[in-house]
Amino acid sequence: MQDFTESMAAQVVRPRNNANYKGQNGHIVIVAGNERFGGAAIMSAQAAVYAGAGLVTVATAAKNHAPLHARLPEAMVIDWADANLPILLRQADVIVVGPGLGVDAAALGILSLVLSAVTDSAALIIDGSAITLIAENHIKVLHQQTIWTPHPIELQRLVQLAPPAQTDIVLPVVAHDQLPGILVAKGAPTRTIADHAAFRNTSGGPAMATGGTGDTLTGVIAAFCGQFGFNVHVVAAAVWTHSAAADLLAADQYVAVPSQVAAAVPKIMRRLSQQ
Ligand SMILES: NC(=O)C1=CN([C@@H]2O[C@H](COP(=O)(O)OP(=O)(O)OC[C@H]3O[C@@H](n4cnc5c(N)ncnc54)[C@H](OP(=O)(O)O)[C@@H]3O)[C@@H](O)[C@H]2O)[C@@H](O)CC1
Ligand SMILES: Nc1ncnc2c1ncn2[C@@H]1O[C@H](COP(=O)(O)OP(=O)(O)O)[C@@H](O)[C@H]1O
Ligand SMILES: [Mg+2]
Repeated sequence: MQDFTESMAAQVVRPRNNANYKGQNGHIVIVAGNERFGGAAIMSAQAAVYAGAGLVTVATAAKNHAPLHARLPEAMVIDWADANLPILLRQADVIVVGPGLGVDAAALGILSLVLSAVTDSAALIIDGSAITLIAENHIKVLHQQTIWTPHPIELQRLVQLAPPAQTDIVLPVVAHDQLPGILVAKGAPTRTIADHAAFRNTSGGPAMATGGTGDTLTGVIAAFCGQFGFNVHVVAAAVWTHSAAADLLAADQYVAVPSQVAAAVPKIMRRLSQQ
C-alpha cells in the first residue's frame, strides 16, 4: 500500500478556469439526517459546499429544514418523503446516503429508494447508517461508481472482518471480492482502496476523534467527485484534504471541531491548487 501525500493531492486539486461555473462543479444530493441526527446532514452539506460543490441539495426529515437553512443558506432542501425525490436523485451527479439516516423501517425505505433511483453515471457515497442497513438486511449493491466510507465497526458489519483483521494485505482482497467501487476504510490512518490501487493517508490525527468528523468527510468526497470525477486518486485526495484541514486546526487547537474542519477545507484546497 502506497502513502498518499500532499503532492499527490495537489495533482487533483488544480486551479479553476476563469470561465468555470456552478454547473461544472457537480450537483450533489445528500440523503441524510433523521429527526435525531439532523446535525449529520448539516455537517455533510457544509463540507460539500466548502469543498467546492456546484449545487447541494439535502433530502432530510422535515424538522431539519429550518436549522439547515439557518446554518447553511447555500444548500437547497427537500423533504425526504417528497414524491419528487426520485426525480432529483436521477438528476444528481453525486449522491451521499447515510449520515444520520437511522436504521428504522423508514430509513430502510429511503435507502431502497436511493438505490433504485441512482443512475449509472452518478457517484454514490454510502456512509454511516446506510452501511449498517445494507449489512443488516443483506442488501446487494451493484452500482459500480460506489464509494463506501465505513469506520472499523461498520466495515466489520459489512464484510464480517473484525478490526484487527482489517490489514493492508486483507482489505484490498475483501474489497475486490465483496464491494463494488472504492472503499474508504476510515481509521488512523484511513486507507482508500480500489481494484488497482490502494493508498494510506498521511494527514490527520486524534484531534479528529469527535462525532461528526466522518459526516463532514462524506461532503468533501462528494464535492471532489463533483468537480474532479470519480476515481481512486480523487477520493484519496478528498480524504487527505479533509484530514489536512483538521491538522491545520490541530496546530493550535486540542480538538478539530467538525464544522470548523469543513470551514478550513477551502484554505487547504487553495494551498493545493497553488502547487
Ligand atoms: N450530530 C449528529 O447528528 C451525528 C450523527 N451521527 C450518525 O449516527 C449514526 C450512527 O453512527 P455511529 O458511528 O455513532 O454508531 P454505530 O454505527 O453504531 O457505530 C458505533 C460502534 O462503532 C464503534 N467504533 C466507531 N469508530 C470506531 C473506531 N475508529 N475503532 C473502533 N471502534 C469504533 C463504537 O465503539 P465504542 O465507541 O463502543 O468503543 C461502537 O461500537 C450514523 O448515521 C452517523 O452518521 C454520528 O456521526 C455522530 C454525530
Ligand atoms: N485518531 C485518529 N487519527 C486519524 N483520523 C481519525 C482519528 N480519529 C478519528 N479520525 C477520523 O475521523 C473520522 C471518524 O468517522 P466516523 O466514525 O464515521 O465519525 P462520525 O460518524 O461520528 O461522523 C474518520 O475520517 C477517521 O479517519
Ligand atoms: Mg460515521
